[in-house]
Amino acid sequence: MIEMGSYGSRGEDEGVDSVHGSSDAVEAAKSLAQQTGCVVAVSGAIDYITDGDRVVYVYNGVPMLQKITASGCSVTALITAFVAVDPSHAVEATASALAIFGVASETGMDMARGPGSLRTLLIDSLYGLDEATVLGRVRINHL
Ligand SMILES: Nc1ncnc2c1ncn2[C@@H]1O[C@H](COP(=O)(O)OP(=O)(O)OP(=O)(O)O)[C@@H](O)[C@H]1O
Ligand SMILES: Cc1ncsc1CCO
Repeated sequence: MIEMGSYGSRGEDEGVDSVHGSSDAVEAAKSLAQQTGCVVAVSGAIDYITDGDRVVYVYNGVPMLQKITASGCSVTALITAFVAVDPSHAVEATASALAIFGVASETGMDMARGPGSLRTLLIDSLYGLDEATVLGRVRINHL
């Protein structure tokens, strides 16, 4: 989601998910959040959300999301909608949106045959998601 190409010693234009595990970006994300006053989210196998002080971890999602172009943009739109409901709880809203997008990908993956069908099933899962499924599947921790 955020580009960290100059953060390491390898190539100049590779994103965080191709060069580093997203855990390597936590300190950079905290620093960016402190400097900007923004909530910063780093997406990957584990998503990290920070306001520069607290760090929340979201474990939901499936690796095949990486094969769907614009999955990052899609979850960013969902984050925006969640934050708009209550901007004073932007960390919780961002983590919730990432978790729910991840849950939808997990239930979609149950029937997917590849990235093409997962893309469709992910949208269907988001549309049909119910409270019991969300509460049963959400995996969020915080420090
Ligand atoms: N290995 C993984 N396992 C589980 N979920 C993942 C994995 N990689 C990414 N995700 C999830 O996929 C979604 C998109 O994250 P990703 O890091 O792929 O974004 P992106 O690289 O900005 O995507 P794009 O450029 O295609 O828009 C997030 O919800 C993230 O949690
Ligand atoms: C690569 C790409 N294609 C459509 S939007 C976008 C950027 C992040 O999703």
